[in-house]
Amino acid sequence: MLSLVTRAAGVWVRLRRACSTAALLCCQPCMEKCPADHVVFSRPYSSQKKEKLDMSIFPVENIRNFSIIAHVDHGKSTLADRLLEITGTIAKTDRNKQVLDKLQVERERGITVKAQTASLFYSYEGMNYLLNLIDTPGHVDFSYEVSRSLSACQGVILVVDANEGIQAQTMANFYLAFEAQLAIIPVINKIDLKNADPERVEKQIEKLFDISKDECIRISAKLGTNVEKVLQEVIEKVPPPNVNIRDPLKALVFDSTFDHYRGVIANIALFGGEVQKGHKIVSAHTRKTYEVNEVGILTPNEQPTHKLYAGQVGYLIAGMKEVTEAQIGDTLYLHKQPVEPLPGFKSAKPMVFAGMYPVDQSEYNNLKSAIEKLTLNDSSVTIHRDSSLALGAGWRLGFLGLLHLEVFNQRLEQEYNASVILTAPTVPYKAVLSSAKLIKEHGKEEITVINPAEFPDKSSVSEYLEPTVLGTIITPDEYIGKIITLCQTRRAVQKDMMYIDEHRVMLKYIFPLNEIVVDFYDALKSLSSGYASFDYEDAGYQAADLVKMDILLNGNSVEELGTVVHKDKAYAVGKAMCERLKDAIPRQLFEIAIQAALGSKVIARETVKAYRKNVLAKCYGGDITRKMKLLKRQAEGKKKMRKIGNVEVPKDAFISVLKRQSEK
Ligand SMILES: Nc1nc2c(ncn2[C@@H]2O[C@H](COP(=O)(O)OP(=O)(O)OP(=O)(O)O)[C@@H](O)[C@H]2O)c(=O)[nH]1
Repeated sequence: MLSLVTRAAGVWVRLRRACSTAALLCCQPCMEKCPADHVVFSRPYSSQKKEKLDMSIFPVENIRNFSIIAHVDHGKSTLADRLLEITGTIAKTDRNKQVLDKLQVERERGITVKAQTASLFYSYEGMNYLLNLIDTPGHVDFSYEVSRSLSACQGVILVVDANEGIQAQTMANFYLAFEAQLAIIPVINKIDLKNADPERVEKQIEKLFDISKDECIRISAKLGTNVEKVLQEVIEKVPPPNVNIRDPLKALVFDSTFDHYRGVIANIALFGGEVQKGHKIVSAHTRKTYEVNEVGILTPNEQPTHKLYAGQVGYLIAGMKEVTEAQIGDTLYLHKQPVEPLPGFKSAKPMVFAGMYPVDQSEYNNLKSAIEKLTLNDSSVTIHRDSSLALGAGWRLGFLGLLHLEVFNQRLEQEYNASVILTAPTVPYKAVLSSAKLIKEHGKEEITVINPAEFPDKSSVSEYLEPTVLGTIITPDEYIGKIITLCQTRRAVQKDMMYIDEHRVMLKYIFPLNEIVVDFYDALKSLSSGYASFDYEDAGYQAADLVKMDILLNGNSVEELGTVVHKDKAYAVGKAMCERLKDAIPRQLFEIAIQAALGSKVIARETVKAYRKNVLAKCYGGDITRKMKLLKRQAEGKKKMRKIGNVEVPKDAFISVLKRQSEK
């Protein structure tokens, strides 16, 4: 007899069934031994929620680890939902639910910022397969998540929108997968759209990726059309992981999260051996030993299992209480069975730095712990301790882009209830020092400056250098003229231009990083009615004429807004910032002068006029409740203000001023 998992009265249960009738569904190694008591399934195995799952029924040959990669909004998360439904991992309920987008920020913004893992069970041609799916973000700011996820995979589903065709991040993601030598399954999504043109997209795929159009699968993730074919291609094309269960345990920590009650939950991919509750494991990074409390798979919620075996992907909880104990990229092995650690990951290269300070210094320790926990979940953020006269003790954090910074800030607020002051984002400039005194102080001639407050004066510098990127833009050809003009205003130098089909063009430019970091993408989208896409990669440093600009309120410098700019842009940026600030600062009892200055030279000025009357005086007639209400509202408003000299500035004014500074 074989036990078979099936559905009865809305719940999944195990049934007993004669071997002969179920043999086709049995996993291969069981076949010889039947009619022994082996589990087979044609239905969701993961639904045995009450019991720990036995993962030994999935030999390495029946495991496929793959990821879905695509340009933003091309339908990764929707396809992931359909795959979860087809395999019975989740119920077929609400379409467009985006099950793997778990974070509040992801649901609010409709974007994926965190890679997520889900184990799917699928029977195909009489064999039971374990398919580990890793959903990844599409936006360039989160590409570090993509490259990390790929290290646990042997193949990818490359999704391209049938209407939009290949976009800048499709290119970037394709090359990540290609360089990692992964199997690539090209999928053309959204064929249900009226304007879908799958033939055109197939031609693009042939031209740019050298993949035959016969290999492309046309699907509608929304309607579920052809999605099952994608799963079958995963089984056919993606090789099983090249690992051996008889080797000693070798587990790569490829992601980790912090749970307030259970401590660190490490996502692991097993490159050898097996692991179970009670095992003593060692972290190759810290050399600390832990006892494993729980192992399991993600379906996509945690589902405990008896063991995890080589080739499988899952989670492990082992009493790691400190966030610093679970380094992403670490290798875990069994006590007394040391192994050569896996290569781990290249550390992320931050593109944008910003200061982060508690609104109230008494909140310093709480904020510190919140930042540490969040960086465990997002290891691409770098942290340096920092302090300033005006803002007190804080940190200087490095991010992969401005969206990354905003999302991090939003997650701090939403997940940790933390309120912070953020300073102007800056890119990592370099200065070649000429002053012997400064060279001695720093111990080197060339220094990297990530804080405008520490930008060395021209008199002690022989040359400033700014970071550059190689940007790729893909656009319908009718927008080329406007885009070239935009790139020129951003001091960009054209490197290449080619047609990827009859109407679409790919442009390549070298940009100074600070010209694109804040709002280039928004500007590009708006002038191309949303049709152009953009991606970039690091392209080293170039010499630049840089100056430090201060923003003053009634003569007092606003530390949050101090920034380094190219000399030719100083006037325009200063003027725009003053104008924005004028809109963002409410009138007060006195006049406020807003100035942009280079050293002692003021280059732009705006004025916020004083109130003409006391507002409270308007509450005439002695209506005390109205008066109290107004006072209360004012007091609440003040909590969200920062005082610079005697001027009160709403906290959220800063980010909006910075974000839109160069739109003008
Ligand atoms: N018409 C149609 N719309 C689709 C299809 N697949 C996805 N969409 C829609 O396209 C939008 C983006 O889909 P997502 O699945 O969030 O895209 P994504 O690639 O995961 O986006 P990011 O997570 O932000 O990178 C959503 O509004 C989906 O409903 C499809 O097959 N047909």
